[in-house]
Amino acid sequence: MIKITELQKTYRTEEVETIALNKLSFEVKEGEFVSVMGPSGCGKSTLLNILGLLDDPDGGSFLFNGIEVAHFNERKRADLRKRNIGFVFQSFNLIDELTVFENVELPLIYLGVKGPERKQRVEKVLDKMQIMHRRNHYPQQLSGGQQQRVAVARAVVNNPKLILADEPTGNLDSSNGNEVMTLLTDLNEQGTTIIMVTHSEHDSRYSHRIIRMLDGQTVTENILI
Ligand SMILES: Nc1ncnc2c1ncn2[C@@H]1O[C@H](COP(=O)(O)OP(=O)(O)OP(=O)(O)O)[C@@H](O)[C@H]1O
Repeated sequence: MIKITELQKTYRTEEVETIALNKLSFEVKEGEFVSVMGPSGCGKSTLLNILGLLDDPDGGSFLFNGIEVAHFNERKRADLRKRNIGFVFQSFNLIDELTVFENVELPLIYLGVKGPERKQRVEKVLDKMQIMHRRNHYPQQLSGGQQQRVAVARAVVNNPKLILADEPTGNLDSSNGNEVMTLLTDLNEQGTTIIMVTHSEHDSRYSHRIIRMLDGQTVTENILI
């Protein structure tokens, strides 16, 4: 599903040049659940932004389902992104002014799905995430665990092939964290490919494989199953 080869990304400011990704190469097959780990500053967020088509690399190749997307323009990237990729962030990133229902509905509005079908799909996913009883609440009225369940609902409502998760349990206690990890595991078992950046060895054990990064490169790949 994903094949990156010698991916390069350098940030330049007036005084300094930081090589965030240094000829990074790896492959993720459809249906895998992969953790990406490494010390602060090793390039994990940069990598996730590129994999999520939110940013483009300076060099190298990025094949998404066999298509070279490294130099897609913003319009093509956005189109591919909204059809194929769901994001889950450490800080949930829900919109405070929208209800639970409206937050989850948003990706479907961007996709041009009509009202009645949107309602059906949002209700189905809220039900699955066991958050239906909070559909008219606003994010601030929910616990952290509930907010992350809404964020996972929003990430999966368009049936993405790939979920990118950036420290999804970083702001949760262990019980809510485990619940979110179980949700991700269920989604993976139903066929969704997951790439998760995490600092937690515990969370990484839910995945099949760990890609360890250092200074913008892969250092090791551990198979867990
Ligand atoms: N917009 C930017 N401008 C300049 N340098 C940047 C920018 N974004 C990231 N960097 C630098 O690139 C390197 C990689 O950063 P990145 O955020 O990808 O690391 P990370 O592994 O996600 O770190 P953390 O675990 O702390 O979130 C770091 O040295 C960082 O300071």
